[in-house]
Amino acid sequence: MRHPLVMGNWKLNGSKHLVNDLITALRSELSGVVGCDVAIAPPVMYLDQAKHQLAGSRLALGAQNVDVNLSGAFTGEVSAAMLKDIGAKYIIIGHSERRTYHKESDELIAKKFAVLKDAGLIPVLCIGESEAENEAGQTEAVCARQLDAVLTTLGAGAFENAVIAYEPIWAIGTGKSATPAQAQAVHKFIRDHIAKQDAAVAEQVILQYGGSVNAGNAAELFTQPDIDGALVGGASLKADAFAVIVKAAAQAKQA
Ligand SMILES: O=C(CO)COP(=O)(O)O
Repeated sequence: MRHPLVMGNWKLNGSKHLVNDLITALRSELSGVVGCDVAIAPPVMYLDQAKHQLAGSRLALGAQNVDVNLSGAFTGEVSAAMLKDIGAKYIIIGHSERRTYHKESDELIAKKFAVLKDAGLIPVLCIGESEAENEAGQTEAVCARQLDAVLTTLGAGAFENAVIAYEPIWAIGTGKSATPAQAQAVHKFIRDHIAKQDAAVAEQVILQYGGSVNAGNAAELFTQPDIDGALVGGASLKADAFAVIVKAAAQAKQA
C-alpha cells in the first residue's frame, strides 16, 4: 500500500520572515493530520532555518536541486552530502524550470538521481511534456524518454523508495490543471512503463501529480488510483490552501 506524499515546491520565493510565518501556520493547520506524508522544499538558503522550525513536527524537509559533483571547485553548487547534512529528505530533480532555464539534460538528471540514491536521499524526479508535445500526441513518448534516462543507466531498482512527479509543463503555474482522467492515464502509463522492468518496484513508487494543484481540484485528482499525491507550487505558499490539499490526500487514500 502506497502512502500519499504531498510536497510544496516553494521555488524562488521566501524570506526569513515568510519561512517563519508559513511553517508556524502549517504546523498549526496540519497538527493531528495523519495518513499523508508532507514535505516542503524552500529555497536552499532557508533550509537550515526551516529544519529548525520543523523540529518535532511530522513535516519533512525537501530541497529543489542538487549538483552532480560531490565536492570541489564548483562555485555556487550544493552537494547531496550537504543536503543530507542539513536534514533534507526529498530532493526535487529534473523540474521543467531547470530543464528549460538551465538546459539540464536527461543524462545530467539521471546523474543527479544517482548521487541522491548514493547519499541515501529520496529523489523526486519531475517529468512531463510541453504544450506543443501534448498537442502532437507525444506525452507518453516524452515521459518514457525522461524515465528511460534513469532506467537504462541505473535500472528499475533505482525507483525503489523514490518519487516521480508528473508535471505537464502546460499546467504549471497556468491555473489549467490536467483533468483527473488525463493525469491518471499518464500516471498509469508511467507505472506500467516501470513495471515492464520490475512490477514490484512499479507498484510501490510514489507518483505525484503537479501543475496548478489547488484547494479546489486536489480531492478529485486524489480519487485516481495511480495519483499518490501532489507536488504543489503556488498553493504551497498559502498554509490554508496547502493544508486543504494535504487533508484531501489523507482522506482519499485512507485504507
Ligand atoms: O511546478 C510545480 C511544482 O513543482 C507546480 O507549480 P504550480 O502548482 O504553481 O502550478
